[in-house]
Parts: sequence; structure tokens; C-alpha cells
Amino acid sequence: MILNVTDLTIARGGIPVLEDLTFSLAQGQVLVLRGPNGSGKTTLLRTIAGLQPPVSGRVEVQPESLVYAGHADGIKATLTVAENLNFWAQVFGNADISHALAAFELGAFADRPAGALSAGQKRRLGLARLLVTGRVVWVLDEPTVSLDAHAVAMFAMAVRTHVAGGGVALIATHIDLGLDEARVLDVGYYRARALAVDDFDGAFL
Ligand SMILES: Nc1ncnc2c1ncn2[C@@H]1O[C@H](COP(=O)(O)OP(=O)(O)OP(=O)(O)O)[C@@H](O)[C@H]1O
Repeated sequence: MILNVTDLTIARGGIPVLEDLTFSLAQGQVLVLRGPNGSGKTTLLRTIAGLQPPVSGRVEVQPESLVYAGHADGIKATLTVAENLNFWAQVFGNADISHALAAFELGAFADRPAGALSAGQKRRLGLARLLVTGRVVWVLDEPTVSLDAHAVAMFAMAVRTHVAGGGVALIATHIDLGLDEARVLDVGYYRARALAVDDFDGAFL
């Protein structure tokens, strides 16, 4: 297994949101996380990415194998599209950005400052970043925000190619990505119970 999550309980702002969550991802697998707004998907992804500690339970993954893409694009507005990708490629020790430009149809914008892209084009650039990291485990929070149907298809193809090469992807999304091979986990089943206060006085001590 590349990623193991065992008996995980997580909290946000000190309040438990999900409890006793267990799942694994093996090479070549995609897991889509579903659940209503506020159910804890972002909190789970942040915990798996090591950005916050769990309340209890375990996350087993090689930290240097993982790349996390949250709600922010992580784009530098004054750098061109190509400069942004080259920057990230260098950070991760890779040289070639051409496949990333091609996969998200960014070639025509390569020399344009990223700040002058549309919202969907910026999102495509943010996702193209994944391809220059060379990382095995993609942890993605709402990756398709702002994307049109064609760009969603580009993203789905990038995920398919990634897992076909032995990668794994964990994706929180509200939309249908068209990835029939993906497993789906509804985090709503793991919602943390409200804290029981059976000792009223004790609750104030
Ligand atoms: N900075 C914060 N401080 C305290 N509580 C927070 C904070 N951010 C989120 N929460 C709360 O934590 C809970 C889980 O939020 P989370 O962002 O993980 O949900 P989500 O499933 O990703 O939601 P969405 O589908 O809206 O993105 C929610 O009840 C939310 O109100």
C-alpha cells in the first residue's frame, strides 16, 4: 500500500469532524472523497498531507512522495506560465515542463504572465504543476473549481495517466470526474458524534 489511513479521528478548530476512518490506496488507485459542505473533506486532506495532526489514529505515507493541492492555486502572478512551471520543476528536481504545458493546453499562454490568465486557465496552470513534481501521491482538494467541461476532461486524463504510471490520487470533489475506475468514499458516514457531556459540572472544570 502507498497510503494507509487507520482509525483516524480528525478535528477542526478543536471540534472533532470525522472519526474512525480507515482506508488504503494501492498503486494505480484513485479515491474520490464525497460529502456535503463542512463534512470534513478538507480537514482530512490537510491531515493526510501532514499540515495538521490527527486527534487519534494513523496516516502512513512517505511524506516526500506526496503533493497537496488545496484551494489556493499557488501561482505567482508576475511570472509567466512557463516560468511558474519551471520554478516548480526546479523545486522538485525536474527539468521538462513540455508535457505539463501540453496536458493542460497551456502552450499558447506559455509566455503570458500568470496574473493575466482567466480563472479557469489559472486553475489549469495550478494543476499542471502536479505533473512537474514527479510525486506519486496526489492529494487534491476541489481541483476542478472554475474548470469548464473540456478542462475537467483534461484533468481526468491527467489523473488517468498518473495512475496508469503507478501513481495514486485522493480527490475531494463535488462533481463527476468521469473516472469510472475511481473508488468513492462518502465521509458523511464517518461524521464525529457530538461530544457527550454526561457530567454537567465536570464540563466546567
Ligand atoms: N479555520 C477553521 N476554524 C474552525 N473551524 C473550521 C475552520 N475551517 C473549517 N472549519 C469547520 O470544520 C468543519 C469541516 O470543514 P472542512 O473544510 O473540512 O469541510 P469540507 O467537507 O471540505 O467542506 P466543503 O465541501 O465546503 O469544502 C466545518 O464544520 C467547518 O465549518
